[in-house]
Amino acid sequence: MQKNTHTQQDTAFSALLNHYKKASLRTSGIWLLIANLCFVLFLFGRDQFRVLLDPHAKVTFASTTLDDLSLTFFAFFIISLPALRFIRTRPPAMALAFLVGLYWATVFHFMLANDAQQQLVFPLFCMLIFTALIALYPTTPILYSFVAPLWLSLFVHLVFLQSGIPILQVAAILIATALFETGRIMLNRWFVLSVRRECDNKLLMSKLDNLAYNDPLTGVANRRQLDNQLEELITQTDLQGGTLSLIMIDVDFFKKYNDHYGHQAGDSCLISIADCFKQVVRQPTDLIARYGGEEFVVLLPNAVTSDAEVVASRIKKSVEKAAIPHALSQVSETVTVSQGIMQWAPGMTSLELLKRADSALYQAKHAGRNGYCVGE
Ligand SMILES: Nc1nc2c(ncn2[C@@H]2O[C@H](COP(=O)(O)OP(=O)(O)OP(=O)(O)O)[C@@H](O)[C@H]2O)c(=O)[nH]1
Repeated sequence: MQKNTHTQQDTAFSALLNHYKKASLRTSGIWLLIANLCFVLFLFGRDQFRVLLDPHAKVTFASTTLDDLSLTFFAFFIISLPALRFIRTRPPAMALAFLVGLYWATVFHFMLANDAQQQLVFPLFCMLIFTALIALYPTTPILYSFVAPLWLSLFVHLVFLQSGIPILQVAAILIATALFETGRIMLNRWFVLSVRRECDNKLLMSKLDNLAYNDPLTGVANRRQLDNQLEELITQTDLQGGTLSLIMIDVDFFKKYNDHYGHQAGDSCLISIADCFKQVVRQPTDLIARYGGEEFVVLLPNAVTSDAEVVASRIKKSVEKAAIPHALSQVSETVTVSQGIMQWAPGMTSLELLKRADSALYQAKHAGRNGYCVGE
């Protein structure tokens, strides 16, 4: 039983975690793409910026291949921006992240081949991986799909395509990568923890709700829920028209049952009786509630007296079928119930409705029990 509860909790947690991962991807994914487009714009203006900072700088204009590539990337994203909302699963998001990463890897390749632009590569690399980290840390596979081509392109260039390994640059990249990875682990832990907390809170709230509105013994609604629902239904029926009926049910000779079989057996009997009610009413529109002690109420929205009589006779049959032995009952060898039916009429308060149903129940008791009476 406890294992079952744990599995349910785990399933709820996984579902919530997935929900938040998707939600974060929807918002921060767009932010990341816009950030990337800003970086592309920066690339276009890189030489102009250099002149702004140092008017005497010797400006070497960029290779047209790089600008063409950036323009293509820019155009591709502007055109495909409306299609982004259709990306709902992980594989296409990973493919898109990889594609953008590949673009930057190619940009790095061109920049590293150009002496005047080499110095831009490391700051650009850092800005790219850390903005990606901020946006994608809850979804590690997508984050890695973006970062892997950048990292590989730099690493291959520095380690294999240069005459000697530039130790300082490799060290800087390794430090940036270590910071990136430790930051990712930390942020991801906080994310998972906050989702876990929310899941626990939701569970606690539903448990409290259950305690506040349900009867712990039988699992049916308690008096508080009955009172709330009855008030609500009366207001609704009064405003919109329609019908509402109520059955009040009492177990016959229950004191004798308790005295004979013991209080615990009495509790089990109430549980079985409540199960009988659950089987015969239309749920979830109808409400079964424990009114107090061995008394129950069944609320039947959109039902007139004759409908309630059908339900009452189904209840009688269901309790008979349950065949709970009652040695001291004066009406049967098994446990029986008496029922009072009352249909709501305009102007009638909830208290009045309950009182009239109770009077009908009293009549049913006097008429010999194990039956129902309709109130007036
Ligand atoms: N086991 C158990 N007994 C309960 C519970 N709540 C109320 N009772 C008992 O239900 C009995 C109700 O007895 P009475 O009100 O005299 O009614 P009755 O014996 O059913 O007699 P009639 O209603 O006239 O048929 C009392 O003995 C209560 O102690 C409960 O939660 N568990």
